[in-house]
Amino acid sequence: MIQQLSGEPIVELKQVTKTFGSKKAVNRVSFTIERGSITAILGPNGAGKSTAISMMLGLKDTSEGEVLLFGQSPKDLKVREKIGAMLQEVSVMDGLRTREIINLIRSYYPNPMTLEEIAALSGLTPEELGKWAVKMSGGQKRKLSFALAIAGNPELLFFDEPTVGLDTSARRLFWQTVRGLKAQGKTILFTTHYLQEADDIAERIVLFHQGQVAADGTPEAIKSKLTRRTVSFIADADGQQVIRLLHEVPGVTDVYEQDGRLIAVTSDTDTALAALFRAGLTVRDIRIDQGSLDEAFDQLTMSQGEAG
Ligand SMILES: Nc1ncnc2c1ncn2[C@@H]1O[C@H](COP(=O)(O)OP(=O)(O)OP(=O)(O)O)[C@@H](O)[C@H]1O
Repeated sequence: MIQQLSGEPIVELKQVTKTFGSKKAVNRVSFTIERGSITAILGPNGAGKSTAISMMLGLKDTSEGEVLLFGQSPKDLKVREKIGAMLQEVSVMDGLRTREIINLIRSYYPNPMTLEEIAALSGLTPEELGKWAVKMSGGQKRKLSFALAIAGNPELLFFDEPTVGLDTSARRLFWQTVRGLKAQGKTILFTTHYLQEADDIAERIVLFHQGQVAADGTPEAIKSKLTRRTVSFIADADGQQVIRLLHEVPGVTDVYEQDGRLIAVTSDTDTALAALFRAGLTVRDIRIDQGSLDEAFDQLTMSQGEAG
């Protein structure tokens, strides 16, 4: 689906820092999220994602710097009416049925979705709507949590690890719904540990590492910047000769043998292949691999050490 982004900044972080004791959980982070976009915030455990989201939601104050939503403080009532969030912790009110909780949250917003819309989008069945909320299963509570996030028909939605604990079909359904919300022009930010989800769903990935933004761009751009490209083949000629030659080629950083194939890690696969052909070496079954987002992620987070 092609949708023009308006370029209107919906979320702005300006040199935001959050300190816990001597620990900088978020360290001078700046970025802007535009209306109608869908952005994944990625990063290893402890990278600062949840802390950043809490500040965006106005649940935590910044130690330094500023967060603006719709150009205002996230604590502004007019702003709160435009946002919805599904956080990791799902806690439900005791003594209320699912439907009653949803209606309660709807009543806080000026233009809420109808209960029917919410039920359809969250997949809550009439039976589940009638259940005591505390008696819902883990998966049902996550559906309720999603229902509450969208209940106010918000313009901006935050999902923190939304698909944890969902089975494959529930996960697929969830992302289909999120795409539908985006098609309505809503702005969406989510965190995930499933890199494939970020790759499939997000137009932009903001990669956190040790409290800072380590990479920011489209999934494609991040992969092309970070992944190791490899060219691999079966060498009919003397393998050692091929290895020696490849080591001399500009851009090649490693050459090794695996399962009968020679593999060259290089920033420039074309030059590596050209060098082989120029030398008249016969190789066959050539494969070029771009590398996955998982690899990009590992490469980035390993090269800088683990988050403390
Ligand atoms: N209330 C707190 N008090 C002290 N330290 C905290 C607090 N909240 C977070 N931290 C620390 O800040 C760092 C960032 O934590 P945060 O929860 O934001 O990371 P995360 O990227 O969301 O991790 P995860 O993927 O595990 O959810 C961690 O080192 C964490 O221990």
